[in-house]
This record gives sequence, C-alpha cells and structure tokens, in this order.
Amino acid sequence: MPRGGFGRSLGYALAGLAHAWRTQANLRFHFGAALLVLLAAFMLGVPAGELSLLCLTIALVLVAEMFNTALEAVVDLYTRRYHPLARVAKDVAAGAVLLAAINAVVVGVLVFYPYLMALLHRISSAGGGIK
Ligand SMILES: Nc1ncnc2c1ncn2[C@@H]1O[C@H](COP(=O)(O)OP(=O)(O)OP(=O)(O)O)[C@@H](O)[C@H]1O
Repeated sequence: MPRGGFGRSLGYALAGLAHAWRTQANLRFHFGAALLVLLAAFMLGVPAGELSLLCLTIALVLVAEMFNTALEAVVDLYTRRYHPLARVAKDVAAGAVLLAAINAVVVGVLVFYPYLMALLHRISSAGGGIK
C-alpha cells in the first residue's frame, strides 16, 4: 500500500537513523554513554529541569554526529580523491562533534557535581555513624 507524504518522509528519516546507527561506531558509543548518564541521573534523583538540560545536551551530540555522517557522504559522493576542501569540510564537521561532546562533559560535570557531593557526604556520614 503506498504511503502518504508524512509516512514516506518518516520512513526516509528512520532509514537515515538506521544507516548512521549501522555504520557509525561513534554514534553507538555516544548513545550508550547517553543511556548511562540518564540512568545515573534517575538514580541520583536529578529533577526534571536538569534532566531536560541533559537530554538537550545529549541530542546536540547525536545530531552533530548525524550531520557529520551526512556531510561525509556528500563529500565522498563528490570525490574520493584527496582535495584540500574535502579535508576542510570533513575536519570542520568533526570539529563540530568535538565541540558538542566537550559541551556535554561540561554540562554533565555542572549538573552531577552537587548530587555526587551529596551522595559522598551521605556515604561518609553513614560510615561515621557505624563507628
Ligand atoms: N577526499 C578527501 N580529501 C582530503 N582529506 C580527506 C578526504 N577524505 C577524508 N579526508 C581526511 O581524513 C579524515 C577522516 O576522513 P573519513 O572520511 O575517514 O572520516 P572519519 O571521521 O574517519 O569517518 P567515520 O566517521 O566514518 O569513521 C577527514 O577528517 C579528513 O581530514
């Protein structure tokens, strides 16, 4: 049965996601790290506002990775030979992913720091109580 415009577009978008997932080890790594971060946030009781910030930050990294993959494909479509502009395009796209990843580390430290400190404090207080 032929799909309508929206169904077709959704299918293409999902195919793009599946292709990136299959071919990009970095995307799988970032996704796995994101799941661990979200799990830790739930366990530490990080509230919804800060959880949203973490989700936005994670999405920024994954979206940058997807655009990097798309740009690599376009460059490779244009030329497989060495070209200084091809290098610039790929390096700048990779730099964008790096920036997003550095931002994610900074946001992660800022969000998790007080919760980790509180947890350490609780653990050390409990240890003191046992003596
Ligand atoms: N056609 C080209 N001309 C010049 N330099 C290129 C070209 N293709 C790749 N490079 C250089 O090699 C680097 C790696 O390119 P490549 O396409 O292998 O990206 P990658 O990040 O290794 O890909 P993937 O994300 O699929 O692992 C680029 O960042 C660029 O510096």
